[in-house]
Amino acid sequence: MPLVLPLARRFPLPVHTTLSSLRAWRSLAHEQRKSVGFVPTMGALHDGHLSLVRRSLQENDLTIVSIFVNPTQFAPHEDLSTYPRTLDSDLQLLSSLFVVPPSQHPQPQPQLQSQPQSQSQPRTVAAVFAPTPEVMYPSGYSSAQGTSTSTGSGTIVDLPSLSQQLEGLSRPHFFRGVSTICTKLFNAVLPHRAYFGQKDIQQALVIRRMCRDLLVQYPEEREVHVVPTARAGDGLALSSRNAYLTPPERALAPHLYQALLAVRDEWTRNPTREVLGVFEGRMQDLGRRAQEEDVSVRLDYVELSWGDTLDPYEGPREGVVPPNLGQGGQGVREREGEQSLEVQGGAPVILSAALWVGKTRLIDNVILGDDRGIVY
Ligand SMILES: Nc1ncnc2c1ncn2[C@@H]1O[C@H](COP(=O)(O)OP(=O)(O)OP(=O)(O)O)[C@@H](O)[C@H]1O
Ligand SMILES: CC(C)(CO)[C@@H](O)C(=O)[O-]
Ligand code: BAL
Repeated sequence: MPLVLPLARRFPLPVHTTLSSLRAWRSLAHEQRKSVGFVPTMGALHDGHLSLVRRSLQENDLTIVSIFVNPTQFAPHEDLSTYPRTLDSDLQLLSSLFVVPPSQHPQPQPQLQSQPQSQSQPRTVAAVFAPTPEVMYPSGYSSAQGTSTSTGSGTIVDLPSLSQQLEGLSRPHFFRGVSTICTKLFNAVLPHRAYFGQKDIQQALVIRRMCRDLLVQYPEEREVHVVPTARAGDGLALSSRNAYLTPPERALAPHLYQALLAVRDEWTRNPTREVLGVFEGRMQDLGRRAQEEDVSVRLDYVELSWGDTLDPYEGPREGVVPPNLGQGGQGVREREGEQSLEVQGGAPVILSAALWVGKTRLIDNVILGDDRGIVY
């Protein structure tokens, strides 16, 4: 556990709003051979974001957080205009975060050394990047929301693989917007490491794949880290959009995670698609509870997917033991001299779901089997 201290910053948190000022900061970090960790966000920060920031503070000399509500990932019927924008309190939260790093941590590149004297000193966020849409989209953009200029349609990044399943089916525009903005943010920040949350697991996997496919160096695919989902005491995954929930909706919202856990439990006995029946049963119970409370709930999707391709899990792959048997070393098949994820029982399986509670769309997931190939 990182040590979090109630300290005061010696200097105000620098907020870069232009590319030139960000790049000057980045050049200095480069000259000083500091490792740079990056946490991209859309603001309205909560403890889930802060868990990503803490992880970056532990692992990097310098941590930079971006706050940008990216228009190209919103569909016309979605909440771009009402998305919570709380820059002042976000900056306050980030300013008050201090973490004492472990004395040893892995460096992304051999030539990057932490300053020995800074290793035991508390680290705090080094900078925030809070650009305008004009900075991020110099040629304008064309999105599901419309175009930003009369001619506007800047370059987009699109990954058909991994983007079309699950969230991509419900939000067809979404991953194009996310992979485009993350490419731009990575090009601007040039981070050694980037941190994403497991709550948005597909997003993190899309970004990893993008870094691989586009030969991105900052960060390399293996330096795109996934941090476990931070939850409220009752299990609800923290999310900026939880602020939209009314009290009776908020009271019902944890049922999503409880249903996922019930399936995960069943999976240890029966690793087949039949476990989805457990989820359906839980949703029927929730439907009855919601009716009593006069709350509308609607399941958008629930799916079991292979952790590498995100294709639906229909059953074990040819020649590979079922994923859950890879846990605890049971049923492990090894090829000679090789100990890959695959021989530990195949890629993990992800159980994910999206549920409408009133006007709020909640997403959540759990990983079935060995999650070490995903959450690291
Ligand atoms: N509960 C959480 N635990 C860990 N990471 C999280 C959590 N919630 C969000 N994140 C991560 O924080 C990063 C920024 O996410 P974002 O700013 O969209 O916040 P959000 O709470 O997911 O918002 P939204 O409600 O719009 O989905 C993403 O990598 C996201 O996965
Ligand atoms: C990664 C991201 C910051 C891109 O806008 C956003 O999708 C988010 O906050 O998860
Ligand atoms: N948390 C991912 C960003 C989005 O849902 O728009």
